[in-house]
Parts: sequence; C-alpha cells; structure tokens
Amino acid sequence: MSNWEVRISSSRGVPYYYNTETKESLWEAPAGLTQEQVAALPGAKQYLSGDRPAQVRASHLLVKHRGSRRPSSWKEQNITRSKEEAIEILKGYAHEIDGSAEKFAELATVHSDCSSHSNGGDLGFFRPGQMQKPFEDATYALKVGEISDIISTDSGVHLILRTA
Ligand SMILES: O=C(N[C@H](Cc1nc2ccccc2[nH]1)C(=O)O)c1cc2ccccc2s1
Repeated sequence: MSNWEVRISSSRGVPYYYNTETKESLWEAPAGLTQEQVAALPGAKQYLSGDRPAQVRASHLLVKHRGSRRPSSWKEQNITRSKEEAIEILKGYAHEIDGSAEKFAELATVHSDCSSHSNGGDLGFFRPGQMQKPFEDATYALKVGEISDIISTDSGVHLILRTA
C-alpha cells in the first residue's frame, strides 16, 4: 500500500498525513484512500481514534548524562557522567521514592536536571506531540498516581509520576 502514515503536528497538536517516500505532508487524508485504508495507516489508531485523553499531567525527575541533548543544567554546568552512571543514580532515587508522590516531588526538587525541578518536577499539562515520544508514551501508559520505570529520551534518563 502507500507509504502514508499519521503523525501529530507538535506545533498544532493535531494529526497530519506524511508520506515517508515522497516526504509530502497533508492536513487531510490523501485522496484515493478508503476509510478503512486510512484507519489502517501507521499511527492512525493512536492519533485518529483519539484513544488517548486529550491531555495528561506529569512530574519527572531527570538525570542527564554526557550523551544528553543539552548536557548542562541548573545544577551542573558541564555534565560528564555516563548514561550507565545516570541510570544507577536514578535507581537509587527510585528506591528512596518507593512510590510516594511526596518523596518524588522532594527528590525532583533537589536532584532533577530539568528546570521543572523548581516546581517539584511538575511539567503541567501536555498533549500528544508536545513531549519527546518515549516520554509521552511512558506517561500515557501510567495510571494517575503511578511512577514509571526508568525511561530514556534525548534529554537523559527519567522517572515519571503521572498526576492527571
Ligand atoms: O524540556 C525541558 N527541560 C529540559 C530537560 C527536559 N527534557 C525533557 C523531555 C521530556 C519531558 C521533560 C523534559 N525536560 C532542560 O531543562 O534541559 C522542560 C522544562 C519544563 C519546565 C516546566 C514545564 C515544562 C517543561 S519542559
């Protein structure tokens, strides 16, 4: 079939159609595709059927490493730890947090390499397409009040607490 897939526009937070072969983008479904064919496109289930709540809210505790997109933070001008070290550090925090939302906010405030540390790690509400994909997927997979396993994005390694 065609090389079309459904993506989300991060600037508009709405779905669009992208042809991976021609690199063409369309706001509306490509002509010539039946309803069934559109529904079967990669990404259609996730972005077209609206099976994800419009927005979620989460806090996170980020530990950056030398491979992070921006290996610097309010805490440390030049972050040189390895990803493996960052994971070990985060495992220690996860153990200390032990499922407590209060402990999560406390440790995020002191230890998170994200500027959201100043608000207990709270990122506020966000919609599909606004945060890095692994972070978004991990958040949507959580129930409200649940804390994620360690997840990795281009920014570093995170623990996520879904709050809404
Ligand atoms: O991207 C941010 N901060 C980056 C680190 C980072 N990378 C992230 C990737 C996914 C989710 C949160 C993330 N925070 C930085 O400080 O280098 C954000 C900070 C804040 C603060 C308040 C609300 C949203 C955001 S998003």
